[in-house]
Amino acid sequence: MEAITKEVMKKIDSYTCQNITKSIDLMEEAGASFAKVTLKYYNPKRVLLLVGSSGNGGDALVLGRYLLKMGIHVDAYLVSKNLSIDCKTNKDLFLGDFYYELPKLDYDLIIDGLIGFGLNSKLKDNYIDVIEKVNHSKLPIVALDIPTGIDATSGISYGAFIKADLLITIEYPKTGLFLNDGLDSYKKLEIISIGITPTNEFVHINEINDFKGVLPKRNRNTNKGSYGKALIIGGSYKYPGASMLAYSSLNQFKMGVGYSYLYVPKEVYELYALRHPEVIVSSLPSIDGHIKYDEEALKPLLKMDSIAIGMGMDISIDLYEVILYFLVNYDKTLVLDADALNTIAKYGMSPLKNKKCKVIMTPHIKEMERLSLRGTNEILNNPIDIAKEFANMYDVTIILKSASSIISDGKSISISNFGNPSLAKGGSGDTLSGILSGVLAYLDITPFEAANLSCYILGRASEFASMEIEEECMSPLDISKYINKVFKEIKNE
Ligand SMILES: NC(=O)C1=CN([C@@H]2O[C@H](COP(=O)(O)OP(=O)(O)OC[C@H]3O[C@@H](n4cnc5c(N)ncnc54)[C@H](OP(=O)(O)O)[C@@H]3O)[C@@H](O)[C@H]2O)[C@@H](O)CC1
Ligand SMILES: [K+]
Repeated sequence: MEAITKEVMKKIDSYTCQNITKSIDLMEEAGASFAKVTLKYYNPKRVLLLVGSSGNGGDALVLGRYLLKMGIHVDAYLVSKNLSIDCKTNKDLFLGDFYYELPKLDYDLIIDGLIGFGLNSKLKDNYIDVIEKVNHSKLPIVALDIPTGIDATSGISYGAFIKADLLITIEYPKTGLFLNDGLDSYKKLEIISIGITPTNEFVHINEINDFKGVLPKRNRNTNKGSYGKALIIGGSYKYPGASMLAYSSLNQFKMGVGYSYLYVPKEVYELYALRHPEVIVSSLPSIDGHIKYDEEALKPLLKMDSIAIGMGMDISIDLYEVILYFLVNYDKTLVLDADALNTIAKYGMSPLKNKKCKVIMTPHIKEMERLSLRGTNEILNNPIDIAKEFANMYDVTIILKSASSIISDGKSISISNFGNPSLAKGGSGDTLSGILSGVLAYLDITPFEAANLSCYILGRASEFASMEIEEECMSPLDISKYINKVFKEIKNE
């Protein structure tokens, strides 16, 4: 599915109004279509419109006019007396009753026409008050274009947001519906077309069908040498995380690779050695339980088909030198995760710009803060542009991890919102790195494709797991047991 940001929506909207159709006519078309879709889902007797002061409020008043024509009782609550011209025109045409205080909620349907893509800051208190009362009423809510309170681009909410049963959005889904609080702001989504000029400035929303057919057939006449060598370098005396890293290595196997390697500092080698006998565990030179840069030890690792580095390693100048060694000498794809990200954020990012290998970076928001030197709020408010700009500047593929992950190689951008809150636990990131390095070693696909596929595998596995295990009780290890179901899904036409 393709989504757009509010900036793109505003651009095509204003182009349409200036060159093709007057805004009042678009509003009429929008209101009529909103009414039609509303009646497809509901058969209301008494409807309350929540009417904002501008475009979204105008849409609600048009919709109300159509419902009145059908003999439905419709009242309008106006949050402001200061209306835009189009909204005022439709107020004058509306024949129902007006309220300037929220009336008693004895209705059977609420229409949210307070604010659409024009939300520009934290909600004013009177809006928050109305939203909370309406959400608590448990009445069905139909939101127009965007649930009020949700930023149409970032999905961030501003103090409160409408939790709609049905959201009817104009022309294209907006990216904010797939990010942050946007994810919890509606249950069902419908799209109406009102003749806004098309665009191709899309953010792709990943879907199951995108991944059909990505797995090659495994011929009978093959051996483990046919399927790639995937390597994880991780661990330190400070964060041994033995089980998690070992499971991550095991996840490489679950992607189909022939060999899974785990290299750890020598002091912690024994912690990992026989946790999973099928993983080849080796030690790297180290100081005080932390990796030590040693070119001779790294050279043999250049033959690996993928390398993921950073999990549980602690920040150090030696780790930085190890990363630089791979950036200059490795010729496949290197995954930088966790302390590899923190280390290059601390010691300098410029080597990323001049490298031999391809790089995938997997920061969560806090790590992104360190990498991009931007504040949490700035990232949350503008995650799509920031991820794309970053990927472009350093010529990397980025997975900006959050409730939904944003993936970009600097040119294309996609959102992966597979998964559920069971993933909001320590170890999910390590699991993703295991999957990523396995996918990269096994399949001949681009880092961007591997990033999208890996987010789908992890997220979807958690969805399958949640059919049998409660989200609260699920661990990353439980989730990885369901990876098999995702592979079955990929293979089923
Ligand atoms: N051609 C078109 O344009 C078409 C547009 N269409 C529809 O119009 C919608 C866009 O309309 P829009 O741009 O007029 O803005 P909209 O979403 O109604 O909100 C602006 C109002 O919200 C208010 N407000 C903002 N932030 C606030 C806050 N924090 N707290 C409180 N208030 C806040 C702000 O008030 P102010 O800040 O000025 O006091 C302003 O009055 C779009 O989503 C679609 O539904 C369709 O009819 C099709 C054609
Ligand atoms: K709305």
